[in-house]
Order: sequence, then structure tokens, then C-alpha cells
Amino acid sequence: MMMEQTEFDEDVMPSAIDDDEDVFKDLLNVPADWSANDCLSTGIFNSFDPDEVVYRAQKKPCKTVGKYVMGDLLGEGSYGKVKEVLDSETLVRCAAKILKKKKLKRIPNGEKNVLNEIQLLKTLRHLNVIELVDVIVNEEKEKMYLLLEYCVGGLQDMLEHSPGSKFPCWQAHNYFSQLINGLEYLHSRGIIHKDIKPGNLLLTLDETLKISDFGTAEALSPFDPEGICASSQGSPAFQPPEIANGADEYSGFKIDIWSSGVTLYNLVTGEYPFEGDNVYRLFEAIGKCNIQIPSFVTEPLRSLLVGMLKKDPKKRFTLRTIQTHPWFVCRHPRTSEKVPFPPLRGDFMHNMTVLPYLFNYHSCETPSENEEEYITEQLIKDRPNGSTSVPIDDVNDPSKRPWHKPIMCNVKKMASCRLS
Ligand SMILES: Nc1ncnc2c1ncn2[C@@H]1O[C@H](COP(=O)(O)OP(=O)(O)OP(=O)(O)O)[C@@H](O)[C@H]1O
Repeated sequence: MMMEQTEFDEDVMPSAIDDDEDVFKDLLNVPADWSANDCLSTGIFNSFDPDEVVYRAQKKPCKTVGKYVMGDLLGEGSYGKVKEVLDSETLVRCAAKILKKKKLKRIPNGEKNVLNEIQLLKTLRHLNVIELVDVIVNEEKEKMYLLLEYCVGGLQDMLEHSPGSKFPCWQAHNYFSQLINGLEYLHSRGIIHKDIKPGNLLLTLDETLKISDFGTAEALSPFDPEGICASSQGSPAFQPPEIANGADEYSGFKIDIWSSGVTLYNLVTGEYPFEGDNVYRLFEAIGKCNIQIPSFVTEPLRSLLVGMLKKDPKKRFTLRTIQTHPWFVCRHPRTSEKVPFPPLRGDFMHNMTVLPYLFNYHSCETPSENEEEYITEQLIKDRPNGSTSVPIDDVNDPSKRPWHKPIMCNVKKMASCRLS
């Protein structure tokens, strides 16, 4: 029996197609709730000789946005898709977060959060903070592309693919110390992230951790040494007792310490310190703060978790106490197997997905719908004296929003950005 396999392009296929099993069920017209075993037992999947499989790759039309050549889908968040791209000038791999104005309007604070993220990321430069490389706007299509440093994935994905949904201690220590490094930088600049969790901690190919997702972050007033915040939109399981109990104001620094403590708890145990069937029950449990740490978590890690998850924010550890804590400072030799990056659509090596599009373009494709006008911003990172201060636009002023008035500095015609 000869069998053909087609490679799908997520541009033309619905996003559910990313799940291989769904693809086959769809093609074979099998009920969605059937398991693979159901299919086998009814003889729908016949065995076949792998040598007889013929792979027929579907053509991948090459699409460019500004100087960036688009690759495959990397992931999808509530704000939009994230695709791999290649900078055709520098040949650096990046990730493009694709945002549609229509979709943002449907998300509470959607547009405001995105603009907040752009404004904050423009001011930040640190090894452990995701870098915003460029912003491109297509006014006609009402689309915005945030070009970010390329990462292979997030800690959440890795946890989901690891035995017991946790990391060995030495691996958790590596990620946690990088998180604290990044957080120290953010706090020194008066920025409270407010949504620290494994899903917002990405890794590059060389295992450098990048704090990402600054949509709900807040830049504190430089005249407020206490770092008082009055709002939080972070993920419920990572919220501290003061927020769960409905306080009007709280120390922003201590929110990030708490959520980093929940993150560490999650990395080493595979569980959450507080759970609930719904947000109300969850907040009730967090508010009471009766913390149970599994018995396999021994000292000194135990006391670090207890210190970071203190109910009273004033008694909660500071970054300084964390950085001098015995578990933080001691070396953790690699004693067990590393939890690897999960594969991207079967590819453990995370090879560049842009290449097939480029091969296709250079072999046969004729210029297509690419001649659109984009407004691009190449962010200026090397500022004099290492200064990273950039005036933060008022995100509430509609006239300053990129949809209306570009915050960008140069305009490029798509046609001029085609690869030679
Ligand atoms: N810089 C990046 N490099 C590689 N992949 C990325 C990058 N940024 C995001 N991704 C991938 O895209 C997915 C969606 O990211 P995004 O930041 O839009 O949403 P999220 O934080 O996962 O979810 P939400 O926005 O709903 O909180 C991530 O889970 C990750 O797999």
C-alpha cells in the first residue's frame, strides 16, 4: 500500500491542524472522540511498510514582512500567533508575534496591554529579559508584528513534557537563578512584571532564560520607593494573598517575589502550593496561606520556599535575601537526566523552519501578494553610555497609538525588502 503524507501550512489550515491526531481523524472522517486504539481496532489504520511512504511536501509560498522572511508557527497565545522569522539582512532568527487590531479589541485591555508591552520592552536590555528587536505595522491589514528574540520554547512546555511535570533540582536551580537575575534588573529599573510564571519564562537554544510577556507589567513612579501598585491582571494561581484578599494597594516588588516563589515550587514539585476548583476557591486558599510543602523537598530549598511564600509581604523574602540564601548560592551538580526541550512538530533539533520557504521562493515562486507597505521600527539598542532610558509614550493617548500615528521611524516598501 502506498501512502502519501502532505505537509500542512498553518497559514491555510485551521490552527487545530497543529495536532497530528486531529489531522488524521479529519482526513479519515473519524469521530473526534475516537482514540488511536479505536481506529486500530476497527482497521481504519492499516499497518504499512515505512519504505513505501512517499512524502509529498506541500509548496510553502514565501512570505515576507518588512525584511523578515516568515517561517512556521511557533505557538499561539490569547493575543495571536507567534511565527519563526528570519531577518534577511542579518540572517538572525527571530519570533514574530502577530497581532490583529480586531482581535485585540475583543480582549479586555488588549490594545492597551500590547502598547504597554512595546513601550516597556523598548527600554529594557538584559540577558534574562526578552529583547524586542523591531515593530512592524501593516496599517491596511490592521496587523502589528512584534519581532522578538528567538526562543526554543517555554518552561511550561518543558514541564508538560517532563516526568512528574517537574525539573530535577539542578535544572530548576539554573532557571530560577536566571529568573532572579532578570527580576533584579527589572526591579532596579522600577518595573514590576506582575505575571511571573513558567509560561512566561522562555529559553534560547543555549538555555538562557528570558522573562517575557510584559503586557501587564507596570513601570513604577520614580518618586515611589515603596513600589506601590493598585492593579494586577496576572494569572490567578500565581497571585499573592494580599491580592487574593482584595487589598487596594500592595508592594509591587513583593508580588513578583511571591509569583517567583510559586514558580519555583512548581518547577521542583510539579504542583501548585494552592489549588481550587474555581478562582473563588483558589483565592480563598491563597488568602488563608496554609502552605504545605511536600516532604521530599528538604532543606535548604524548603526554607527558601517558605520565605518567598510568606503571607505578610513585609516578612516575605527580598531579592537580596533570596540571592544570599544557601540554596541559591550553593552549586547543584548535575545528578540526573536533563529535561529536554520538547520537539517542535517532531523536530527535536528545532531546525530553522524558514528554509523550505526560501528554497521554494528561489526555485520557482513568482512575486505574489508581498508588495504591501509596512512601517517598521528598528529599535536603537546601543545608546550612548549604555543608557537605556527612552521616553515612554502615554499609552492612553490614542493619537500616539501606532494604528493612528506611527511610533515608527522609517518606512520601507515591501518590494525593496525582497531577498536578492
Ligand atoms: N520569542 C519567542 N520565541 C519562540 N517562541 C515564542 C516566543 N514568544 C512566544 N513564543 C511561543 O508562542 C506561544 C504564544 O506566546 P504568547 O506570548 O503570545 O502567549 P502566551 O504568553 O503563551 O499566552 P497568553 O498571551 O495567552 O498569556 C508561546 O507559548 C511560545 O510557545
